[in-house]
Amino acid sequence: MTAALRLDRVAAGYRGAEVVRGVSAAVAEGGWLAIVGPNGAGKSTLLKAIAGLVAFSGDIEVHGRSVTALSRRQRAHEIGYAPQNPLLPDGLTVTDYVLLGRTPHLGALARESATDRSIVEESLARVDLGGLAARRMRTLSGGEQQRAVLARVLAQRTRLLLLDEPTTGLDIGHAQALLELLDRLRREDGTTVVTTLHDLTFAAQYAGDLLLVDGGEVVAAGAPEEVLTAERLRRHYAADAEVLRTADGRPVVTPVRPR
Ligand SMILES: Nc1ncnc2c1ncn2[C@@H]1O[C@H](COP(=O)(O)OP(=O)(O)OP(=O)(O)O)[C@@H](O)[C@H]1O
Repeated sequence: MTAALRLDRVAAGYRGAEVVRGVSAAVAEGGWLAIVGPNGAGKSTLLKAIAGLVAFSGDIEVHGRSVTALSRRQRAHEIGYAPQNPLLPDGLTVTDYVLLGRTPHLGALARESATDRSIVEESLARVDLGGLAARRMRTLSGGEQQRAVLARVLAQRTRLLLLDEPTTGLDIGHAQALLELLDRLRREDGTTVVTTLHDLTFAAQYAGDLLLVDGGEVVAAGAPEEVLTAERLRRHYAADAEVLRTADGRPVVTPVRPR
């Protein structure tokens, strides 16, 4: 089967400074890869390279096609990307903001159809924001904005989602609801999910595979229970933590105060 996403020796960076190098990975259609690692490891840069926002060398293939061969519009049909700190244009209502996700689907006259509007409504309902549709984006709380950003990406209706820290600023219930929603899209529609996630317990509960990045390089990859060890958390995060297990064997990472 063709992988939904394949990275082959990818290097990327900014103005000559390479911050990610030698990254190879593959995600099957309907899979979930969580890119984890300490601050500054290069996780966001890697997502931006896949999304076409940062120059890279090596190969990145989405559904069997090299991303460099895709036009902007084709890329927007294939890849939905939600940045960690999105720009929120002044004065835009939540509905108008989420409608931006439909832009790649609009015709030459760029007027949205009833279908576009109903997709936007459905996307807002999915992230529990139906009641705030008419509010201005800037007046939303941080967590509400985060959910609106996800609604915009959902409205784009792509088979591959790249989400940079999608649970930042969300309370535990909304974070769980969002991850459950992504998991449902994955299982029911075969959507492929790639997220960066700082919460390693959430990462371990939802992702099929983890890619642990440190200093711009992959230092471990595989099933969460293989990747997450107390030793690695110490080495790569300088963290004192224990890796416990839920009843079904999934890792739970809990910090413990150094004695
Ligand atoms: N626009 C930029 N120009 C120059 N350097 C950058 C730029 N963006 C990021 N960097 C640098 O690249 C490195 C990797 O940053 P990146 O944002 O990819 O890390 P990250 O793993 O996502 O970190 P975090 O967990 O803190 O979000 C860091 O050293 C950062 O300072």
